[in-house]
Amino acid sequence: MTYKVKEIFYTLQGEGTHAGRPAVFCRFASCNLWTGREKDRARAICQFCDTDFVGTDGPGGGKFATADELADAVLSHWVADGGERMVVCTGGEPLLQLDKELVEAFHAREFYVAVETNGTILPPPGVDWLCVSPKAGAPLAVQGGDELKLVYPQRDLSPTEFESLEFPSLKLQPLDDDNRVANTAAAVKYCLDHPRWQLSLQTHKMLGIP
Ligand SMILES: C[S@@+](CC[C@H](N)C(=O)[O-])C[C@H]1O[C@@H](n2cnc3c(N)ncnc32)[C@H](O)[C@@H]1O
Ligand SMILES: Nc1nc2[nH]cc(C(=O)O)c2c(=O)[nH]1
Ligand code: SF4
Ligand SMILES: [Mg+2]
Repeated sequence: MTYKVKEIFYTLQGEGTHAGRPAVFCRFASCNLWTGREKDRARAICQFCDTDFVGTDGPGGGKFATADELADAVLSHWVADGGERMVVCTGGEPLLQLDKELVEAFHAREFYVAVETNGTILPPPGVDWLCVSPKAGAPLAVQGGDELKLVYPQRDLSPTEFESLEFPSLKLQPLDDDNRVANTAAAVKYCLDHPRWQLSLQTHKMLGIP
C-alpha cells in the first residue's frame, strides 16, 4: 500500500482533550466528503473545511511505499527528549489510508496513535485515541470512540443526537467561518445549558502555530 501524505509537522495538538500536547501531525491526502478544490466546495457534503489536503507537496509530504517508510518519516519529526511520543493522523480523511500495518509500525516506534476522523469509515484495530467529528449529510459508521468533537453549529445536526453513542467525552468546536465570533458565543451558551458538552477551541489558530 502506498500512503499519500500532504504534510508532516511537529506542533502542539490544538483541539480537544489533548490540546496543548506535543505531537507529530501526519496529514493524509484526500477526503471522501470533499475533493479539496474550491470550485467543488459548494457541492461538497462537507463545505466548511479549513484545511488544504490536496496532493503530497506540503512540508514533509510525499508518497510512502510502505508503513515502515512512513513511520520512519514521522519519527524523524520527533526531535524532543522524554515524554510519550504522539502522532495525530489527520487529513483529509485519514481512515481512507490508515491501516493496521501502519498503526503497528507507529507502535513499534513507541508512538501513541491518535486519529481525527469524520466517522464515516471504521478504524483499524489498535488506535489509541479516536476523535470523531460528524458531518451533516454523511452517515456515521463509527458509533463509539474516545471523543466526539462536533463542529457547531451545523445545519440539520443537533448535539442531542450524539448523546446516546459510546463517547465518554463530548466536545463542541465553534465553526470557524465568517461568523466565528457568534458561533463561539453560541457554543459557549450550549455548553453552559447542556453540561455534558465541553468547549473545544482551535488553540493553534490563536497561537499562530501550525
Ligand atoms: C480538517 S479535519 C481532518 C480530519 C477528518 N476529515 C475530520 O473531519 O474529522 C480536522 C478537524 O478540523 C475540524 N474542522 C474542519 N474545518 C473546520 C472549521 N471551519 N471550523 C472548525 N473546525 C473545523 C474537523 O471537524 C475535524 O475535527
Ligand atoms: N495544532 C493543530 N492541532 C490540530 N488538531 C487537529 C488538527 C487537524 O487539522 O486535524 C490540527 C491542526 O491542523 N493543527
Ligand atoms: S471531512 Fe474533514 S477533511 Fe474532509 S472536508 Fe470535512 S473537515 Fe475537511
Ligand atoms: Mg487543522
